[in-house]
Amino acid sequence: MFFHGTSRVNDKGHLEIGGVDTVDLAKEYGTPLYIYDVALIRERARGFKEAFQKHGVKAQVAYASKAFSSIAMVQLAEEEGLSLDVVSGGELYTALQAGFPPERIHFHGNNKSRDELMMALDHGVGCIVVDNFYELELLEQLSKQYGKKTAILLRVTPGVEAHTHDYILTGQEDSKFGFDLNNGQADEALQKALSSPHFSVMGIHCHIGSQIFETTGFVLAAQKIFQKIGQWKETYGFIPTVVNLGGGFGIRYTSDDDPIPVSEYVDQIVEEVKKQASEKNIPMPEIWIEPGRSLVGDAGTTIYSIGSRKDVPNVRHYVAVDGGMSDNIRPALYDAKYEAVLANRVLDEKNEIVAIAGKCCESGDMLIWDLPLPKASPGDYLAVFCTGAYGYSMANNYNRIPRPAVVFVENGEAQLVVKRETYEDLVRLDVPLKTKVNK
Ligand SMILES: Cc1ncc(COP(=O)(O)O)c(C=O)c1O
Ligand SMILES: N[C@@H](CCCC[NH3+])C(=O)O
Repeated sequence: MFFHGTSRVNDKGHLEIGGVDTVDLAKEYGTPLYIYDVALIRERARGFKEAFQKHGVKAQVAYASKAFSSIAMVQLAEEEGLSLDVVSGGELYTALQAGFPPERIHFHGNNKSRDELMMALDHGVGCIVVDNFYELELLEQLSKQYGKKTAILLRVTPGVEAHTHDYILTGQEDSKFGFDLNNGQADEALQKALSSPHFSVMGIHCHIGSQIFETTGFVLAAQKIFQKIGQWKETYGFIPTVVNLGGGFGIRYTSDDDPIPVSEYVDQIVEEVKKQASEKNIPMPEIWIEPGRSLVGDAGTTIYSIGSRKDVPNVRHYVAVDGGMSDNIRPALYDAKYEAVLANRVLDEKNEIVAIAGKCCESGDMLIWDLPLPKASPGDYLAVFCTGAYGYSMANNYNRIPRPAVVFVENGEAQLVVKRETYEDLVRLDVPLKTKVNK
């Protein structure tokens, strides 16, 4: 077992995060409850920024808000001087509501709607990462209509395969994202964008996957992109001011994961970009990255209440909690692995191996298959670690289970940053049958 950030065991044997007893939090705010270690998020953000500062290069670290978007989270990213990656009108709206400076927002997405693009233009979003020909045309029309010269990056698919789960690979050729770098699509897109008076092409973007533990993929992607940039300089006189290498930096979910320090990714990326820029004889571009998971993943812990139990003799002990795939779909979707402890009895002897089941009506609704735990019973709390990324943001109302609350903790203080959904919230958008109204 390992603890992240400020997590520790207090003298009651309870899990404490940010100087706050998680059992007290569970009692006050109910369960399931997401708790974020704010100091750890700050540390991660500073780690990325300092890694670039050390090299004295121009860089932007954009928080990929898809990992966890809420007003408070976006404000925290702002406080830490991060830029922001949004992929939908909803994420953009959240950022704007949080007062995030629009010029530091980058707008992504493989199927942005006309309305979403107009929203971005209305609010003066810093740059739009154009993903496909449809968008290129639509955005050109809109920019013309607005009388604007829109700053764009072109998202390319460099054909680099990162070592990760199949479903979260996005940099390979057979991908729904981006212009293919190798089959002429990226060349055509760049040529079109450069020939339009309504675009200012800042540079190129790629994202090769997620939960990546090696630097090789990033280096390779940079090499492939610069190979093209070399050609584009000759053909179109194009010199990018920005090269964005995306996110995807891996984190430690369980003791089996062994992530490399963030500075190693950054060192390799910076060195390769410097080398490539000098070889191609172009000025050093700004390097942008957009980490999500590695900023917030291990800062999040979910607390559940233990409920029912079912023993299948000689097979398995199922222990159920009051959440599941409705608040963490990653085990069901990616076979993702997590570790957990009893928050109220962290140091008790772990005398059985149990399977942690969720409460959804779905056999695949399992959070952990083989967790060593003290014999747990109702009244105990389970703390599942590393749920900060793609937990709340992928939460859903399957079985009409309300989404949990989210609490930030720091320096002994807790702040509720997302309220728990209520049953009223669940039916708020429902419209009764006409025949039942006013009866
Ligand atoms: C374009 C883009 N940028 C950034 C990210 C963030 O990835 P991660 O959370 O793995 O850092 C993603 C998600 O994989 C993405 O698709
Ligand atoms: N949602 C995924 C990662 C996809 C990232 C978005 N491109 C996860 O939970 O790991």
